[in-house]
Amino acid sequence: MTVSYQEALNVILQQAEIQRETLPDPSELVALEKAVGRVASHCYEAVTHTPSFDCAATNGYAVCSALTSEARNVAPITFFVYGTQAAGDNPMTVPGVRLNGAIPCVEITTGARFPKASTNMDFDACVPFEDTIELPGKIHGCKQIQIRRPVLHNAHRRLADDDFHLEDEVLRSGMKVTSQHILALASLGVQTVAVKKIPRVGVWSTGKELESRIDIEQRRDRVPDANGPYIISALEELGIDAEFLGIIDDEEEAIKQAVTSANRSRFDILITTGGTSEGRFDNVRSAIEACGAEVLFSKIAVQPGSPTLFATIPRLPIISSCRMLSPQPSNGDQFIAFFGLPGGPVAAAACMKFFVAAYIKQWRCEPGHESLGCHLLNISPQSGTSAKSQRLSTSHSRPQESDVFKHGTIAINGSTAWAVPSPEQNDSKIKSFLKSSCWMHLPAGPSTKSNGDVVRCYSIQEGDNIIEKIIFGHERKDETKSASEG
Ligand SMILES: Nc1nc2c(c(=O)[nH]1)N[C@H]1C(S)=C(S)[C@@H](COP(=O)(O)OP(=O)(O)OC[C@H]3O[C@@H](n4cnc5c(N)ncnc54)[C@H](O)[C@@H]3O)O[C@H]1N2
Ligand code: MOO
Repeated sequence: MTVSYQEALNVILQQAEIQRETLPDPSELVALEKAVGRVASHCYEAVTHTPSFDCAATNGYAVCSALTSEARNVAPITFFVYGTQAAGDNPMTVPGVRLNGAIPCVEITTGARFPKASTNMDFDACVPFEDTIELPGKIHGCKQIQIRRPVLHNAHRRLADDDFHLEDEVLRSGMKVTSQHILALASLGVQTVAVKKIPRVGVWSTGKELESRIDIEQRRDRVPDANGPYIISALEELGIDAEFLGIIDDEEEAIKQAVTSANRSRFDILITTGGTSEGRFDNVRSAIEACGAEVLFSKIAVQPGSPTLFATIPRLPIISSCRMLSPQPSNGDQFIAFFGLPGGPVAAAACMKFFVAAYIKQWRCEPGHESLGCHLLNISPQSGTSAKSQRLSTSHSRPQESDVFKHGTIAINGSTAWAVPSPEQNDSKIKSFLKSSCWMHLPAGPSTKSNGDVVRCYSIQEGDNIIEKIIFGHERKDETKSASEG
């Protein structure tokens, strides 16, 4: 049975929630540096004050400020440099004795702890090198400096406990972890962060005509696998480190074995491209049904991508001589989400965007795809228009009962954004797709969207600044190119 785009999307979004809710452990601990871009699963607050000790804020000399109150240009105060206190050193103890009337000070580096004095002198301030004058000659082998202005108490001193305080919020549950959070957490000594689990995704390309990394000139009878690398990289843009599980023949048994093995390896989402339509070797559906899959739909009223299949496959227990005990009992029947995308590369790309990426975003509790409403620039056949533009117009018409995804670009004219479909909308025409920066969604309805109708446009690439990417993505690249060439 054919489902509508909206029905298919509803099923997918609902299953994403069910799958997320039935995970045995929805969060995982990752190394601090790996947490960037992930969603925090817990709140983090400071349990200590920082910094934990006073230290110098500049490179200079640690002095006792009280002894500089009389310093003037005409009456400088002379210090001898007792030693050097570097960042990371334990605080040295300085005898409070004067030498030839000169007062002890300590050379100190930025971030170093202040030295201690054995008498009632207090090294409470730092004078930057620039504010001192080095005198020729040494006293008992020690360098001498002069200070000509009083130094304030705590001058150029970073005080302990002056940054984070107890219970300060550092990261809230549900927030996307940024490099700023990493800086703050690292400054508090945090080494791992609890983040929401991201699905583990496995991808195959199917078809015995396919080969990875072939020399196309040598093997013109083979088809280079374009979908595998595309799906993996599109998932990468979504922040998912997916695994390419290889090319499988169209044989039912081969597909069944691959899916069973991935099931035992704890994947959450499995994706195939190819083998989903009506051909003799389109065996994806029968193979996954042989694995116990429940097919929720296998045909959608969309173009391209109508033979898209979505199923849930019950998880198999892991076979091993050692059993891993789950920390929490699972709260429901666990399943793997299975997407069988069509083989035509542009159809697979559309389905990756509108179905797989939508599933993953829902799984991660993220809002749906960002979009921009643009006026469709549909070239309608008018008397006197060229045969070429009439062909263009025909290629933009679509069956009423299907939602249509077209790729194209956005042109800005004054304050109006126009969605311009690329000329060749064919699931195997990759050159035309290469020049596009967005997908446009034309909902099912009256036969052709008219010139000027508003359609939603979605960046082909995932990531931040989507609207900017839609509008400027390709133009920017071209500008860079011509600038570097010229
Ligand atoms: N009798 C029918 N035939 C077809 C129908 C239909 O409803 N009835 N639907 C058509 C539509 S629409 C589509 S879309 C395609 C999708 O077919 P499959 O998912 O079975 O895909 P394949 O036949 O395996 O491949 C289609 C095409 O794409 C090439 N391909 C496949 N995988 C890759 C890859 N990884 N990299 C590069 N190219 C790939 C493959 O060689 C074929 O040329 O079915 C129509 N037929
Ligand atoms: O639905 Mo097929 O994806 O048009 O080519």
